[in-house]
Amino acid sequence: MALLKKRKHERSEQDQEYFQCYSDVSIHEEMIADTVRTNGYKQAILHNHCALQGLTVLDVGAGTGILSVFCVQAGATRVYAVEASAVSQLASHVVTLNGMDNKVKVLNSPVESAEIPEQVDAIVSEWMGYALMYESMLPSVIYARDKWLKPGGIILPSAADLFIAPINDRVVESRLDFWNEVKGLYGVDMSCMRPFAHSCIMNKEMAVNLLSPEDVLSFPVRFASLDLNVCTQEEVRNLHGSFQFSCFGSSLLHGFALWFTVTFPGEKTVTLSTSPYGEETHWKQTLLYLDEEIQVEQDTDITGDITLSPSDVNPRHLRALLNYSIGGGLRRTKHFHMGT
Ligand SMILES: C[S@@+](CC[C@H](N)C(=O)[O-])C[C@H]1O[C@@H](n2cnc3c(N)ncnc32)[C@H](O)[C@@H]1O
Repeated sequence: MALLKKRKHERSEQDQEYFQCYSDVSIHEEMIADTVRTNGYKQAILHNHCALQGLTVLDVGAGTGILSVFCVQAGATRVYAVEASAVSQLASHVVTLNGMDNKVKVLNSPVESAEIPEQVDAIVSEWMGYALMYESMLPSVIYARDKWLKPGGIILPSAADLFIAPINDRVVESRLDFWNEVKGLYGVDMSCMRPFAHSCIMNKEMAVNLLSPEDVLSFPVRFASLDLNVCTQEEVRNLHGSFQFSCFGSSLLHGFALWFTVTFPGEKTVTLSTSPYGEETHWKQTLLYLDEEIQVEQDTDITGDITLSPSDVNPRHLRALLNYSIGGGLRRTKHFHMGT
């Protein structure tokens, strides 16, 4: 019982810390300035305006209220904009400024305890974190869907897919090579720093960085898919999938990249992609580095599997378990974390 109480207390402190982050302008600035993200939602909501015409909508985690405003512009008659952090006050101002006070009701509350006056026809939410699952907001959307969405209602987005690919990270390579170049700059040999730099950069922390298509060493593999109409809390707590790659050519393999897409239903399907082949987003790509660089050649086979799950210490943080084998060699395992 005491342990349960301690866990609950820790959880509420972690939630407070999480919502505190969203009470600052920086994170909202980054999201609204991400035109791929914001236009993706705008297109999905407005281009399929017939779908939301005359409907009631619940915006889970409304932030500054921009998605709620899009929904009204698309013809929704009533939007409940639920936001747990203090930024909900600003959402109210945005709603007033856009003359939508009679249509949007902002509720400052976690969606889990929000008193919404009616069941809704549609849910919209931007819940995705790095590697899709960091921040662990999806369970709140599932909770809201199961409690407040009418049977057969619309959920935006309605699907999410996770991808993995082997990579050569040229930024890492040049950071490592730098230590060989110091002698040319100052006449001091500092090449012994390379293994140290290697262990600092390629550690167990998942990195978030931008890749370009040339960094990707084979066709990517989709290793997990979520149907947001029906997925369960349990399913999203443990996303698992296997992969098999055949390398394009000779290169140094530094590790693997993860990225995701989300898809919106409608007459015109809209997909918001965080792939290195697409336009840059604030999610960039999530990188899992191996302990050592490995030379691969054309058609080198890489097989393995990956599991993403919330951290035991703080469920808002993320863990990844990677098993892999290169060129039919020994199967290796590496644990990664983002946060604790
Ligand atoms: C990724 S931001 C999206 C904000 C806004 N919808 C937008 O698109 O700009 C997620 C927002 O959801 C809020 N949030 C997360 N979990 C929530 C919950 N359980 N109940 C209410 N708000 C939540 C956060 O405070 C944050 O403002």
